[in-house]
Order: sequence, then structure tokens, then C-alpha cells
Amino acid sequence: MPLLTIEAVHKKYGPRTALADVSLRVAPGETVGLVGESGSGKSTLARLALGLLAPDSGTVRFADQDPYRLRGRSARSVRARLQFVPQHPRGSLNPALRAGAAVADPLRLHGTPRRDRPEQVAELFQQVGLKPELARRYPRELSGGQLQRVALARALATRPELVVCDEPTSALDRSVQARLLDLLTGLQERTGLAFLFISHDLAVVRRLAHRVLVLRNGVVVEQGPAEQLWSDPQHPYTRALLDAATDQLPNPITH
Ligand SMILES: Nc1ncnc2c1ncn2[C@@H]1O[C@H](COP(=O)(O)OP(=O)(O)OP(=O)(O)O)[C@@H](O)[C@H]1O
Repeated sequence: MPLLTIEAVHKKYGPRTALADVSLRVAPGETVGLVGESGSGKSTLARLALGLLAPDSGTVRFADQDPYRLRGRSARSVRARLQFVPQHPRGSLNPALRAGAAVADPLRLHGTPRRDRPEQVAELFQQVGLKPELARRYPRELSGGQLQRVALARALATRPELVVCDEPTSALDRSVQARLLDLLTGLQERTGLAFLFISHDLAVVRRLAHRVLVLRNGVVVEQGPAEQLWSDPQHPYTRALLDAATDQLPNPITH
């Protein structure tokens, strides 16, 4: 059974159509990539998936529930299972909280006893490849790549089944990007986590997505296995995205 099912959603902002008849499924342990240029509707779809926005018509189900309509205890339980990694962690992390406290925060919210939190924070730091001593740093004292790992550790704190990533690597340079993408792949192999991974960059999506949907002006123009889209794109728009993505990602340096 899919973890996330979005069916025939439509969404307008005033007269402007952001999404028209978009359907998408994410199965447990799967990475679905969503590509398209700026304004194609990717963030709107992410917000629908996270229950931050309601569609005008169509349905969104996460673990068989509508994430937008949940309240109280069931909302907390679904929030724990469905997490988000934003594009700009510098904007989403509290500048007054040290990195360790930022990662401990969701543990507190979801009821982990205070005495158990330091050990779990240390484990999360290790999972995302952050040195333990960075826990004492403030966001302004961390690099873009380190901040994105802190944002990822925060998202992983509640042991989610699905993480929606909205352009999580686009502010990073190519080699840092490649290492972060490999980290996501490794996490998925170890934990069976699923990702809905949003990017304007097909080279990034190809690196980790099993299936890809190409969104243009709110409409899915093409979808299929990542390799197929890469080697045999059917739609001219996918080809144009491919041409824009000729700048290949380097192989990451392994430590
Ligand atoms: N709150 C809003 N009010 C009005 N129009 C909006 C709003 N949010 C998005 N839009 C419009 O809806 C369309 C889809 O926007 P969306 O942000 O989902 O696209 P996107 O692919 O994520 O773009 P980007 O990569 O620039 O974030 C765009 O035309 C955008 O201008």
C-alpha cells in the first residue's frame, strides 16, 4: 500500500492555476523525484502532501488519513511520520538555538523524556555525519552543508516514514550536494525511509530517485523510472530540463 497518495488534485491561487489534475504515489522505502522549473507547482504539491494546504478538489492521503484535516493526537502522530526538509535551513532554524538543541526540540515535542534526549541527539548527529562537537554551535557558525545536515537530523528525530525534501541541496555547491545526496541514499538503505524529493535539477533527482514526475505549469507532462527519463525523454520539456542539467554531479569523496 502506498504511504502517500495524491489523486487528481487541483489548486488555484485566485485565478492562477498552480496544479491541474496531478496524481502521485510514494510507496514505503521509495524515492519519488518531482522536477520542474520555478513556478511549475512543486512547492504547492509539497505543501499539499504535508497537509499545510488543502486542494480545491482531489484527495491527499498519508497512511490513509488526510494530513490537512488532522487535529490533536492523530495530528501529532502523523507529523512524526511525515517530515520536511526545507531549501534554506538558515531560515528555518532558530538562530538562538545551538544545533544540538535544534535537534532535541522535536524529541521534546514528541514526548521523549529529557534524560533520553542527549543520547538520541548524539545518534542523530552520527546518522547524518555531523561531528558531535558541532552540537554546541549556533546556526551562524555552521556551513550550508552542515546546516542542511542539522535540518535533516531534526526531520529524522521522530523516525518518519516519509520525508518531503524541497530543493534541499540547491543552495549548496556540487561536491557538498553530492555528499548530501549519498547520505540520503544511505539512510534510505538502512532505515527504509521514503522521500518525495523536489528539485528543478534533473541531475540531482537522477542521483537518488527511483521514479520521476516532470511538472510544467501545474501539469504532469511526463513520468517514469528515473533512468528512462534520463536516457529516453519523451516530452520536449523533459529534454529541455535535461539539457539544462548537463552539468553532472561529481562522484563524492568518501571519508
Ligand atoms: N501564496 C500564493 N499566492 C499566489 N500565487 C501563488 C502562491 N504560491 C504560489 N503561487 C503561484 O503558483 C504557481 C506555482 O508555485 P509553486 O511555488 O508551487 O512553484 P514551484 O515550482 O515550487 O516554484 P519555485 O521553485 O520557484 O518555488 C506559481 O505561478 C506561483 O506564482
